[in-house]
Amino acid sequence: MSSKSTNPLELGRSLSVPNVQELAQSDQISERYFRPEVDVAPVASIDEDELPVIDLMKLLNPELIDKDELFRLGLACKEWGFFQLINHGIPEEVIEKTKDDIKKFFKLPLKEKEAIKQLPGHIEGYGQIFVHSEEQKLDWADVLILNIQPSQNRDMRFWPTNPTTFRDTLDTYAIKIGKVVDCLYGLMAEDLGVDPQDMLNIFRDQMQSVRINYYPPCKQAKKVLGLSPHSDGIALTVLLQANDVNGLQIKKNDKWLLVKSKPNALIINIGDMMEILTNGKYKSIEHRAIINMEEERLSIATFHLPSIDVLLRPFPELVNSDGELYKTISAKEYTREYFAGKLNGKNALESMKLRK
Ligand SMILES: O=C(O)CCC(=O)C(=O)O
Ligand SMILES: [Fe+2]
Repeated sequence: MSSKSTNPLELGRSLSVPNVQELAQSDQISERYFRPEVDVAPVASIDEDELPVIDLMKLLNPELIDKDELFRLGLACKEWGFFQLINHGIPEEVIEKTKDDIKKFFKLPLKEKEAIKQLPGHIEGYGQIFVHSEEQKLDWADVLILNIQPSQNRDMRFWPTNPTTFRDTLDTYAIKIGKVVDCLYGLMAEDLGVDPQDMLNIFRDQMQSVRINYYPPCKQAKKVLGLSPHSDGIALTVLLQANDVNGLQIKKNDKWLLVKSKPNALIINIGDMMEILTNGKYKSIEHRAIINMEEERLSIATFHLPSIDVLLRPFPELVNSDGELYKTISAKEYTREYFAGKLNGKNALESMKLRK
């Protein structure tokens, strides 16, 4: 049985909001979705070869090993906080099946999707999160949030049974993603010069959850946002765009850049907890999702964080004469704070900085 003290998703609350996929059928759009302050047009698209592309095979396969690739991985984590991972070893069938089952779930009639709706006061299930007031601006999206690891945190009431393969598909996908993430931790330790055992200890009882995002098209796409600017409040995220519609933008040098997702690549990003653990060496970057006028967009973000009792403190090798740059906080307290706010850039992380 899930226990309250170990389940990160039980640390959050959110008010319930209308179903956006339904709202998208009508011509009337409520003011609550309009973001007059936001210019959703990206300044530039990031070409595939601009956003760092890291080849996992060149980092793991002894016959292909390329030391420069490790340097590039480190640079991507330090300067971009985002990269695309290719040759990650997850079979194409697994990726395609995952995309397929997600699409099928969101195609179901509302009533069927609502069978796994979030319960009042909970964030696991189908609905939306980070909504704390009736006045707050809303994101143009519906989400499905599920705990994956540790498996005792799984609440099967919220796992779709239609399509019938959904549960197995998600389980297979998430386990494979978890393995890729474990490899990345090892490589990051090597890049950072951190004792690999310390990295392993932090993530030994790693927690994993998913947020599946469904962004309906919107006739006034330029006036709404699919996902408000935020950095991820965990250690590492793996994002898979589930259809061929781009919409992820990342903030670099104060400009919003559109990420063009490579087919079958995984988009990896550093989260707030990794920024804290690396004493600011690796950057958790603000990002957001924009909406398309004609086409829906789907993505699945898989979040990884240490067991919530772990204290987030920089690895000793990364603390220089300036000392630790962030307050020491448990993963549990950080998660609680993150969920207590609305999504607002890097606010949660900023509040952890010892020097501004
Ligand atoms: O849909 C996307 O591209 C972004 C998703 C995301 O940032 C998230 O779920 O945290
Ligand atoms: Fe995110």
